[in-house]
Amino acid sequence: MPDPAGFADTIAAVATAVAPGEGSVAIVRISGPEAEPIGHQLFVAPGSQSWDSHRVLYGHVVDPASGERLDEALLLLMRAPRSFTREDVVELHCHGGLVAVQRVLELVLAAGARRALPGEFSQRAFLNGRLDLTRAEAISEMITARSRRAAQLAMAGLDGGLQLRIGALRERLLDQLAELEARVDFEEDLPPLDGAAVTAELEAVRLELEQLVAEARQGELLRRGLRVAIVGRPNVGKSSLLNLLSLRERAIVTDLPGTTRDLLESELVLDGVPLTLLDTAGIRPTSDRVEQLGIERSRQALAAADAVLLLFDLEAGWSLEDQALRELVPEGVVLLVAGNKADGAGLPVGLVPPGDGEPADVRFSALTGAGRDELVAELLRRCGAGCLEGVQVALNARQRDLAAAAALSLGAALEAAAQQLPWDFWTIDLRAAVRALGEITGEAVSEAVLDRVFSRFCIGK
Ligand SMILES: Nc1nc2c(c(=O)[nH]1)N(C=O)[C@@H](CNc1ccc(C(=O)N[C@@H](CCC(=O)O)C(=O)O)cc1)CN2
Ligand SMILES: Nc1nc2c(ncn2[C@@H]2O[C@H](COP(=O)(O)OP(=O)(O)OP(=O)(O)O)[C@@H](O)[C@H]2O)c(=O)[nH]1
Ligand SMILES: [K+]
Ligand SMILES: [Mg+2]
Repeated sequence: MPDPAGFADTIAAVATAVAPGEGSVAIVRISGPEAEPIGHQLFVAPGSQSWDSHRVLYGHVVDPASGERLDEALLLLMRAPRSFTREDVVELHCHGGLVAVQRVLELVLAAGARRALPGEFSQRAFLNGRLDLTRAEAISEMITARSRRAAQLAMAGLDGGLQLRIGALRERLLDQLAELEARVDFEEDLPPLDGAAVTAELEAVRLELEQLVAEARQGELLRRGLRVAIVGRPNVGKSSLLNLLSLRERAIVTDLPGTTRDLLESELVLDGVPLTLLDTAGIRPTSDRVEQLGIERSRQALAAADAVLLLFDLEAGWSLEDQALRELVPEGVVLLVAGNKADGAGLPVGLVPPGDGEPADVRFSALTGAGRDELVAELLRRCGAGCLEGVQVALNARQRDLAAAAALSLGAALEAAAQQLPWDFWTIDLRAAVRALGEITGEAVSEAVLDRVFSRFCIGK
């Protein structure tokens, strides 16, 4: 465990969610050598409450200049090293809201703290040895989780699941590296090395890394969510589908073509996967200026989405216009063609029979909800989010790139082995792989990389 990094300055920030009108309690967090003196300056605790570590004091935040009471609050003192940052920490638990708590923070800043940068508390926790890098990143992921599954994965990371997996792989590589390096230096003095055993071990580690890289995409889906655009001609039922999936009357539905004029977003979770669903203006030639602008946005949404749900009207059948829309969907964007109005309520004959050459991947009815589950399952399956239950740990994008780089280096080391090159040719690539894994856990990581990682955290974390 490293020595405490010994930061001289004291940092402060609002540690709770900053949204208007939300949250009944807000915490101003102060960490560093001045935390306790600042607490004494600004907090008046009546009676004989003593300032012990891990005790809560009751009192008021008072402006020392004017004597004005800013808030009734609780103060929590956690003396170093028994705190999240391993520094002295003082938390002021204030009444929630935005304005009052900002005044308290300003008082703390005036008393000698400086505003914490995004992620700076966690960065100090990391640099003081409280957390490894995978746990620190898991905290950030926990905060931004948009579904229960994403939160579960983050908790697995916080429990050290990723650190253990990556740490164990790194150890195995270090063992092989030690063997090889010893041979580079003292070949004559040592028993002959079993080259086949070394390559088998490297190959096993390489396969595990590739498995982790493959699973990372699914974790990424759970974390970031999918952007899905519902696209189609006017009146095919795009807004009706948005309402069906969001379980509320989010969008206006009428029988007038051209009802939706603007992009409409709805955040939802389907089978544990967070989605941003976009309702778009029906695409058709029009001379209406406002509708034209809306249609332009539909086209942009279609091009920028992870997946496109192309709706058409089963009662009207698949048309050349639908075909033209399908051709707008860029390569690489997941496409699901869904036929709506399968109920056939608008037809005298009832249920719509499949038309000739109709390309529907799924058929459903936004009116009755029939086929809804199949539509969702097929959409998620095509997005690669079909089988997320088995995923236990998930690398984020940074970690995935490093794991992929390590796997690649191991591939190169195995190549050197296959060509029966001398030991030192293997060790160059093996060392690169060890370094990449160390960058995941934070054992071998530059200050610039750390700054980049923690700057993506939210303020106060
Ligand atoms: N009010 C509050 N809630 C919070 C946090 C916080 O900082 N403040 N956390 C922050 O993100 C999380 C909890 N994480 C924490 C981790 C360690 C310590 C801590 O003081 N550890 C000491 C004492 C343990 C003990 O007494 O046994 C230690 O490990 O030495 C505190 C919070 C979530 N909830
Ligand atoms: N029979 C039947 N009618 C439906 C179904 N889904 C939508 N409709 C009707 O189709 C009409 C158009 O629905 P909308 O959801 O407004 O269609 P839209 O694609 O959003 O239309 P624009 O925004 O104008 O492009 C409305 O009268 C709906 O009630 C369905 O599954 N079955
Ligand atoms: K409509
Ligand atoms: Mg609409």
